[in-house]
Amino acid sequence: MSNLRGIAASSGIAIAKVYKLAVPDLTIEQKTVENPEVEINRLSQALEVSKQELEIIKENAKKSLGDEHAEIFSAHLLVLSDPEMIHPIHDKIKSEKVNAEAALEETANMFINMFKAMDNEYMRERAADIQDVTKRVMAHLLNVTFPNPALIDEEVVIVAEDLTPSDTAQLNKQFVKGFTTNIGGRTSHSAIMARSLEIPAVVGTKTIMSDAKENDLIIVDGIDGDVILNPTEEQITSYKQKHAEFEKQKEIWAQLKDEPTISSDNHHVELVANIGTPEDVTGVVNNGGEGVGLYRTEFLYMGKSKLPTEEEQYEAYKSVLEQMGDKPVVVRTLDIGGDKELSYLKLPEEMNPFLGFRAIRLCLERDDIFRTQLRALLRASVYGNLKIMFPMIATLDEFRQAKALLLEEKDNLKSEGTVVSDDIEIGIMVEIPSTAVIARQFAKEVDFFSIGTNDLIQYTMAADRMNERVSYLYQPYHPAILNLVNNVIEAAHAEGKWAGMCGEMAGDSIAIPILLGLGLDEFSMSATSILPARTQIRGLSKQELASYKEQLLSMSTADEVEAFIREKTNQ
Ligand SMILES: C=C(OP(=O)(O)O)C(=O)O
Ligand SMILES: [Mg+2]
Repeated sequence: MSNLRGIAASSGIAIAKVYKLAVPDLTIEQKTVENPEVEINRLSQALEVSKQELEIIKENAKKSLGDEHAEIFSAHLLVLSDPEMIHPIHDKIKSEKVNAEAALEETANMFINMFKAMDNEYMRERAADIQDVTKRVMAHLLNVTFPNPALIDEEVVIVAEDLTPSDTAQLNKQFVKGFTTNIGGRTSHSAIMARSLEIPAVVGTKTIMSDAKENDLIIVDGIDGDVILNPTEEQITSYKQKHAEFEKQKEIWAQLKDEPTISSDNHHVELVANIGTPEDVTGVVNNGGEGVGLYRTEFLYMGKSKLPTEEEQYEAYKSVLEQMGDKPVVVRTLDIGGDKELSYLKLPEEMNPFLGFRAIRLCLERDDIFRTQLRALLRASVYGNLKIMFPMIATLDEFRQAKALLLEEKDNLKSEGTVVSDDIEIGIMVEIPSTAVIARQFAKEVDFFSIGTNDLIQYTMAADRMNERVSYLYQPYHPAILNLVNNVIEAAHAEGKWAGMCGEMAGDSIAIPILLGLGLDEFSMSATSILPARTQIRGLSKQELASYKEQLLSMSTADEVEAFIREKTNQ
């Protein structure tokens, strides 16, 4: 038995076998062979097994994630059957008398480099497909296990160094009971996805990958951030009990599902949800969300082999808007970069991806990609209560440019005879300190603000949100953060606009009383946090909390703020 502590990233308790998600060592050795036919046979077998795996993965992905996400596997299957790829490998084995591994590696690299160098995006995407598929075939040639999260068909807890958002998107909730990783923080995107899938998760354990062995029994306590390997009988019993209590607590929270979110002194705030896919809307409705405060559209672009078309995007946005009826839906335009990569959009490597070419910066330069998204959004706008929000705005000029493109596309659509709503609010994420500081100037031009504290904290404290070694600096209650947040709320209200928050801080039980007192209008969080938050807010007095405002803003440390709130709210 051993215990590890990490960061509680998604609540709930999972008890199951370990499934390690590690890419094996695929280093090869070139060998001269006597009989090329043997190598050709080995290659054919490796190709065949890979095809069978991919067929199953594709079918599973179709069922759990929809046709769109399964498309990448069709592209991979095509590579495996492509004679233009297979024949040169055979030729190499025969003419150079090398082993199948060496012939595969050389041929694949030749194609990858050739496609990468092409001045055509579609062709560049093929390089990524070949790269992915070659790894699978190589693993079979080398007889090493290649992890297939989409093939899991028994109850497991995934253990990994880290999970990319596209790994997370492949997880089947029916079998994947929880996950735990070495790295990551509460606001890393794998943690955010875990919350929308409602899978218990603990991240940032530092050593779970080396501590856990395949098939070990493991407990993941996503409520308190504990991970127990090979637990004792007593521990299993006590965690089963904790699981049952958590389920009971959820039933109590559920009683407030259709109730409004009002404080004890009758102040109404909006409790809305963060989503990543149209499928997440079910969770929003089941958890009593009053709308969607952040639709992270980048997940539409991930786990695929090419950019989503205008039509695909239109269908996704329309589906979310229709499902939410007249409730507000804030859609954020593409925020790619940082820890969210697109394999098919080859961008140069950067020293500091979180400070680099991402989100609105990329969209303003690649306005072809941006305009496609804007058109899809505008066309979908007639199906509900759409609000559009731009991410990572650092200057007013960026906002003006983005808005101008939106209005231009609106005019284009109208002149083509397409009906577009005239009531779309246009707002921005406030996640860069420069914008929070001059929120007053922004408030004159935007319709609303949504404070993205996940990034705002990392940029204000200069502490990478993904790096557990500096996670002690990730301090939502730091007075510097509270002053910035207050500045944004006051600026919005001075111009008669509304201010929301869609960073994880909005669902935090210490932050909620502070934000209520500062006058935040809208709180957007993981769907599973909505009912606990509503329960909490109904027991708080807005007026009382507002009276602490000056005192809180002039405190010196996050600890001081936390202790004060704990005392005032009995936490
Ligand atoms: C909500 C935010 O955006 P993301 O987590 O997607 O960067 C944020 O930065 O707070
Ligand atoms: Mg952000």
